[in-house]
Amino acid sequence: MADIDFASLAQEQPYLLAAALGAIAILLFLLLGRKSYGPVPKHLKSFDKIPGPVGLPVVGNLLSFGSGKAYLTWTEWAKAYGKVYRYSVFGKNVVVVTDPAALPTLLGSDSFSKSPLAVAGEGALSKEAHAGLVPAFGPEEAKAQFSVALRRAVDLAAKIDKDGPDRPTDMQAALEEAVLDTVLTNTFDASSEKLDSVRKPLQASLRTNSIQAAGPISNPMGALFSGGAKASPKADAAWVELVRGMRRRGPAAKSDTSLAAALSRLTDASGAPLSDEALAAQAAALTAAALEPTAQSVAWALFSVATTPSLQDGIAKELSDNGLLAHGEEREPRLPEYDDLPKLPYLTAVIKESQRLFPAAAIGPLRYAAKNTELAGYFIPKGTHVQVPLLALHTAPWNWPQPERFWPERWTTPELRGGPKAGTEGLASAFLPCGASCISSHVAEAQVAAFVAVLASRFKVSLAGGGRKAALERQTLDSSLRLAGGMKMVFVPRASIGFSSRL
Ligand code: HEM
Repeated sequence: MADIDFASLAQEQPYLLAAALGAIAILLFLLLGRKSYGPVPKHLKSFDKIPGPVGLPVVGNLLSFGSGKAYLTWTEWAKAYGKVYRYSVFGKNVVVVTDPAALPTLLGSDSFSKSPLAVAGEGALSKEAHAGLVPAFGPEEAKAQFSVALRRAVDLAAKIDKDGPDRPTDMQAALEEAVLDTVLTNTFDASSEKLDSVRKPLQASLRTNSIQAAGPISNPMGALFSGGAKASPKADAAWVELVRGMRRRGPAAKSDTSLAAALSRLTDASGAPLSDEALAAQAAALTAAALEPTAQSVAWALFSVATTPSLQDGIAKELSDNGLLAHGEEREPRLPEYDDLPKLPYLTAVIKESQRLFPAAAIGPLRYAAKNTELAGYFIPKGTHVQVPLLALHTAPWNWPQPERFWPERWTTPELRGGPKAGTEGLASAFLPCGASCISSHVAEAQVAAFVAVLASRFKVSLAGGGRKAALERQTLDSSLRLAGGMKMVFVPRASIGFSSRL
């Protein structure tokens, strides 16, 4: 066989050489890239038997993901391939589960750990921090955190009121700022002045980093071209400054059950207190986990209300029946208390339906098989990612009657039989609002309700610049589900007179 002179080939026919090397790489991938997992236990179906879309060599199903529309692809595939299916991108296998019966194993067994892809840009909450912070999310603390959210909601309402109905507000951005303030106030007990000085760098780095972290799953094509997470010395310094501010106030009393106290008591795995920097990293991880899901849940609930008059009227009636609606000359309606929430079933149902059809954290739980294991009767090899995309879970016909219908009464009127289908044991609705491994499900529910109730009690809301259909064409998923270009809304005060900003 004649010798091949690669040097002169590269000079004379660079494209031919590149094509030949590419072909060899594909051949090697096909020959060697098929992993052997050893014998599959007899009671299990093999991994290859999991149905799913056929992919191309090397890139797998990459080309099926439109930019920012992965949530639609996951949902369509669930309808085509069923409760458990798989896809792959560049050899990374992802199993998608919308079978509620599989969730306890996936979310509760040691065989599945948190996927390295799911770790938010600000880093993950350590096991010790997760355990140490749980007591600060009990019912008493939920009440305290609800009233912080209420204060921020009133501030936001005052700002919207001041801007007037002629200046539409981008609620995605406005709520992210208001929720960041809520989380930071709860976490650090920080003053408004302190928040003013740190908000900007924190907001910028939280957003950039969460998009980067979510990219490989939510936008596989975009992730190919992104430059990776960027360090933000300004944000790092701001987190440390907040921690030092908190520490300057001295150690928390033993009886203090607040989130700030729980945070200040965190230790590492050996029981040693955390350095300022390590504590700052945990606070950043907590804030990253809380911020976008909460803010965008409120935004989508307002979107539903703004685009469906009957929902708005139903909520207004319920608020009015409970003395919570601004009208006529009344300057400030009574603010809801934590104990009012059970008296607002329709508002709660609208929020739930909105979270079902517009799940802010649409990527959903993402896990990783830490060893060869099993799920839903299939053998799952070590290294497989397993995902529960929430729109697919929430619109699967095996989980919900009339899944595509926005139907608040499915929650308020059991006789209609609109709730999760029998046999799903509540798991189909486990992520309304946020699932058992979200540290904050009570608090999250209460905070979202606080913002929606305060804004709906004071304003009639509508969408600015085009209708619902046009807006939904801009729907996109990066680190959360949102509208590209913003979610601008017009707020017309229900009462003719304004109201004071602070409680
Ligand atoms: C409506 C608002 C919220 C939604 C929709 C939401 C949603 C979620 C989801 C889907 C997960 C992943 C669950 C899993 O992997 O099993 C999660 C985890 C988590 N959430 Fe939430 N969440 C919300 C509010 C909050 C708030 C207010 C906080 C804290 C103040 C918070 C803290 C966390 C933490 C710490 C985790 C675990 C992250 C980790 O272990 O790294 N969330 N949330």
